[in-house]
Amino acid sequence: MSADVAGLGKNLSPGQGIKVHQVSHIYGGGDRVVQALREVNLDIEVGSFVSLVGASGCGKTTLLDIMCGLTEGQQGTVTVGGLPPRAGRPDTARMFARDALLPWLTAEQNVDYALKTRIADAATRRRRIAALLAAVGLGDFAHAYPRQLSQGMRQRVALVRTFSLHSEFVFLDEPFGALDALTKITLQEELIRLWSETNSTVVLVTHDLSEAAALSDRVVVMSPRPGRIVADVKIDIPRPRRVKDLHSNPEFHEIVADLWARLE
Ligand SMILES: Nc1ncnc2c1ncn2[C@@H]1O[C@H](COP(=O)(O)OP(=O)(O)OP(=O)(O)O)[C@@H](O)[C@H]1O
Repeated sequence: MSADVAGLGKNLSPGQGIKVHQVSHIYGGGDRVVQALREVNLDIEVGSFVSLVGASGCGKTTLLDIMCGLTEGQQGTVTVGGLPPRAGRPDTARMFARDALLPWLTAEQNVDYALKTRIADAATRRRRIAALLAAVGLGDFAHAYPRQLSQGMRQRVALVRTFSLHSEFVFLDEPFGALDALTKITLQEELIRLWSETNSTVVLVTHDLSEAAALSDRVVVMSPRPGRIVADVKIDIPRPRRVKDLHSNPEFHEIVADLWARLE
């Protein structure tokens, strides 16, 4: 781990993470009003990994977008690292459901495209990108274009792009939705490793309760729209966790069953 990553988040106290207070959000106007969120309160500690789960359309993405400044909540207050959210803040990074790689750039160039907004020195960027691509098994594919990569490989590049920024706060929206089960588990393990090596605070939106339980310190369960928080479940499985092993762990299955029951 490089020295700049080791220091990440160290200037923030645990309580200076993400604070969401009484946030409500309505889309549209007139007779086409959709209340997406109602009086949501959430407190996320620095360095923790928290997942948001809930039925389709319950407002997970809306809440994530409000936390990272892409959508402005209409009521309530949000602070991230003690400051109001703003899109493009250098201490936050957002990864979307689809990998959204630029097809005319190679894997390395796709990562660099984001990283050069934060680091001017090309040699430093090249070193960081090469190390991260190698760490996720893409060392030989740095010069490949997205069309030459599988879906799982493209998602890996997108993960590298997100974590290469060394942002203190990382927001992930269904990053592994479209992957087969085995690739998904491999990428989940890579995500845990990137998170633990960067000391970042991660908020993950997912439909997959097993994924939420395997990766998170806490799983926040939302009600159907208008989204409210109906449960906040601490996942006490010790770390380091191996996602593959968890699938044969009865305690893990109990946690997932409990999450299902809360969702219903
Ligand atoms: N830009 C928008 N304009 C109008 N309505 C919207 C907009 N974005 C989201 N909505 C509505 O707000 C509600 C919450 O949407 P959101 O995408 O936050 O839910 P979600 O839980 O992330 O859904 P999914 O799990 O299906 O991705 C939905 O009913 C959706 O139709």
